[in-house]
Amino acid sequence: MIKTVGIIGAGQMGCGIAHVSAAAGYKVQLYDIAADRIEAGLATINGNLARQVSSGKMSDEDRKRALSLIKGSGDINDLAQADLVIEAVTEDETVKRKIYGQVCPVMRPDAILATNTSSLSITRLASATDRPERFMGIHFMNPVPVMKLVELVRGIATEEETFKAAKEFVAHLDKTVTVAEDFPAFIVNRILLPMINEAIYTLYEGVGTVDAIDTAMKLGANHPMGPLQLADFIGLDTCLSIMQVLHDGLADSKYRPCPLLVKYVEAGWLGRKSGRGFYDYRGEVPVPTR
Ligand SMILES: CC(=O)CC(=O)SCCNC(=O)CCNC(=O)[C@H](O)C(C)(C)COP(=O)(O)OP(=O)(O)OC[C@H]1O[C@@H](n2cnc3c(N)ncnc32)[C@H](O)[C@@H]1OP(=O)(O)O
Ligand SMILES: NC(=O)C1=CN([C@@H]2O[C@H](COP(=O)(O)OP(=O)(O)OC[C@H]3O[C@@H](n4cnc5c(N)ncnc54)[C@H](OP(=O)(O)O)[C@@H]3O)[C@@H](O)[C@H]2O)C=CC1
Repeated sequence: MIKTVGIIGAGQMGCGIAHVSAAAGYKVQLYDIAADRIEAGLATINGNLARQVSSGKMSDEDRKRALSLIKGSGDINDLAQADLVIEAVTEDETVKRKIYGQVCPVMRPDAILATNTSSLSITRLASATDRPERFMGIHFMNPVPVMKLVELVRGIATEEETFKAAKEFVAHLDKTVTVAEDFPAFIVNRILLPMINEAIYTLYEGVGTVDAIDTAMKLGANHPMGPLQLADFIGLDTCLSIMQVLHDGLADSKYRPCPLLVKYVEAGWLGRKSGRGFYDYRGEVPVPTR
């Protein structure tokens, strides 16, 4: 039975997962290598919980209780108590494999290790752990407190008991599960990211400006965010990594990452999280960069 959830990576997804887990009553141990990340993450979680209080979705008492259940830590040994550890670090296989090498010796042998990866092979990531039977993908959507879906992905060795425990955990968070097979980028990103990449090609080829493309998809297809706004929201580094995984994994030129996306990432323009992407967020309102 899962009581304590360990989370690795206090970025946008790690904090979102910490938020919903604590709100559902789980004890949460939030680990990141950077102490300032943890501090900033806890402040973000508090802000998002407060939003839920002001919109009447949560009482202030529940906000305080949820916050008190989250402990931030820069010491990986603090994950020893966790029944389930969810890794939500950068979408980079080398970084994730390194983390598994560090966390597995710390974790209880019976504990489950899950990854929030957007695209990487669960089977291949499992091979970098000491517990492929108790390893799987639990893929949350951004922003975690709002999005109802969680994709569950088994690796070749994932045991049924692991899958069941993950399914129960997600149900307890009041989210809906879809099951995806272990193919590059699973279901949501297999469909969503080529659309975003195509929007970037549309910009690259001069078919429309950032504003024209986003307005077209918001008003013409009823998307809540335009594709370029969404790319900035996800993070352009993450978008590029997903396209590379699709391109390498499916060996089809239709998944070729747009050179403009590559250029933005090379410039360190990663979207909202770095202050600039297809929009510049450093002023009062976002301004298109093209
Ligand atoms: C890359 C991957 O691996 C997979 C992915 O996640 S792909 C990305 C999937 N996500 C999407 O496609 C998101 C698309 N965008 C949307 O659905 C909407 O724009 C949105 C829900 C983010 C915001 O909706 P909106 O109507 O424009 O804004 P707003 O009215 O301010 O917010 C709606 C609610 O979301 C909350 N919210 C908005 N942004 C938030 C954030 N970043 N974190 C937490 N909560 C947030 C607001 O507090 C509000 O909650 P209440 O109803 O409790 O007040
Ligand atoms: N963004 C999205 O919309 C979604 C992303 N995901 C997936 O979730 C994961 C995280 O993405 P996201 O939260 O957006 O990324 P962020 O860049 O916001 O956060 C990643 C976090 O991981 C930290 N980190 C990096 N290396 C280590 C390490 N060795 N040990 C501990 N922490 C580390 C980073 O710290 P630092 O910045 O200091 O390097 C950062 O705090 C990725 O796998 C991504 O594909 C899944 C669904 C949606």
